[in-house]
Amino acid sequence: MAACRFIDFPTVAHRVGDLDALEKACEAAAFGKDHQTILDETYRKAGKMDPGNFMTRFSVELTGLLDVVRQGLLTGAQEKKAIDAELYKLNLYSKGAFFKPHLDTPRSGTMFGSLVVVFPAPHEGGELVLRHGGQEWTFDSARLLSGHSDRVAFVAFFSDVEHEVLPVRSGHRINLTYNLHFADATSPPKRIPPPDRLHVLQPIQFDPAAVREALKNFLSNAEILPAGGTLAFALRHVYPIPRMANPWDTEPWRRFKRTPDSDCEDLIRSVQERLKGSDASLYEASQALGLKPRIRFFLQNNGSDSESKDQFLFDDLAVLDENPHEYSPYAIFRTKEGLTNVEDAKLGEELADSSDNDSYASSDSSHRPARPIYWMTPRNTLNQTRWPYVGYGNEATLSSEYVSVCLVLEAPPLSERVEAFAATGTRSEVKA
Ligand SMILES: O=C(O)CCC(=O)C(=O)O
Ligand SMILES: [Fe+2]
Repeated sequence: MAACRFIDFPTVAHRVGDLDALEKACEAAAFGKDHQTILDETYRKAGKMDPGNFMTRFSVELTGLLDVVRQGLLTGAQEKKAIDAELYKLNLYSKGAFFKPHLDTPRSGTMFGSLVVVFPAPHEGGELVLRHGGQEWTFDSARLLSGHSDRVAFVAFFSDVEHEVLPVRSGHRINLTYNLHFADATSPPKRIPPPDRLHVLQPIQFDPAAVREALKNFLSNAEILPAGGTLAFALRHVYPIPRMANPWDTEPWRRFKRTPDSDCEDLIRSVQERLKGSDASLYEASQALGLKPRIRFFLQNNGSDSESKDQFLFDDLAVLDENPHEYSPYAIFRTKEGLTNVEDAKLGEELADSSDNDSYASSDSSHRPARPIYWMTPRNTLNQTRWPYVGYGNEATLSSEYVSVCLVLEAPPLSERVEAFAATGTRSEVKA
C-alpha cells in the first residue's frame, strides 16, 4: 500500500527540497488509449499521484471555483444545476515533460468536462493548448502565475475539447485535475460565491441574449425563408449517446428500448436536459423567441441506391415487443412512425415550402416528398452512432446507417414570426 502524505501546495511550490521529494514520490503517468492504460513517454511524460495517495488542504469548493466554473461553462437551466469536481490526479511536469493532444474520456454519463488547477511553482513553458471547432486557445499558467506565490491558475473545458501540454522548459508545473460532473439532482447546489472582483468572461455564443439577437435578426430578414422552413443545427458538444461497437452489440441501447409496458430512459430528453455552452444558449434563445426548439434524431444512410440515401428526422425510439431479435438497430430506430423524410436544401434556393409539419410526416415515408432542411451549422460526428449493414442490390454491398441528435427549429412564415418576435418584447425590423 502506498504511504499517504500531506501536501501543502503553496509551500511545496517554493521549497526546492519539497519539490524534489514530491517528484520522487510521483509515479510515471500513463494514459488511456483504446480502453487500455499505457505508459508511453513519447506521448505523455509527467509524474502523477493518485488521489488515494495524498491529502491536501486545497479545496476547490471553498475557493468558490466551482461556482465560477459553473457560470463560465454552463448556461440557462444547466447553470443552476449543482456540479461536483471529483479529484482525479496530481500531475507534476518537470523540465521536458509534456502531454500530447488528447480528449479526457468521460467516465460516466454525468461527466461533462475537466478542471485543471495549477499551483504557483515557478516554471516556463508547459502551456495547455485547447482546440475545438477549428479554434485554438492557450492557457499559459507560467505567465499567469509568474511573480505570484499567492495565486492559482485554472482552466475548465468540456469533454470534447482536445488539449495538449507543451513541454515544460524549466521549473515545475504542478497541478490538480478534476472530473466535472453534474451532481445528483436531489442534492442542492453548493452555493459558495466566487471571491470578490473575480470576473468571468464568456464567449459570445455562450450568451443567450446575444444568440437571441443574432437569431432574431437573421429570421427577420425578408429574404430568409419567407414561407417558413426547417432549420437544423448540429450540436457542438458531446452528450452521452450510446455508441455501438458492432451491429450485434446493442447492449448500450438496451436501457432506451421501449416495450409496450415498460418505460425507459428518454434519450432525447436526457440530451435536452444536459445541453451545455452554445447548445444550451441556442435552445434557450429559440425558446425565448417562441420558436419551439426540439432535439431530434437525424438518421442517414450511405447506401448506394437512392432509397437508402434517405434521411429522416424523428423524435423517439421504437416501441418494441420483448423479442431479443428486436434489439437490432434497424428495429430500434426505424420506428416507421413520426418519421419526417428530409433532404438537404440551401438557403436562397428554397422550394415552395410549407411550415405544416404533417404534410411531410408519414407512416410510409418513401412515398412522400422529402421536407427540405437547412443546416445552419455543419453536421458533425460528435453525437453520432453508426452501424454497418449489408445492402442488397445487384451485388451485396456493405453500407452504414448513422444516427445523431440535432437541434431543430420550425421557422414560421415571415409575417408570423415577425409578429411573434414583436410579442416577445423587443421590436424587430423587417429588413428587405
Ligand atoms: O496538465 C494539464 O494541464 C492537463 C492534464 C491533462 O490533460 C490530463 O490529465 O488529462
Ligand atoms: Fe487531459
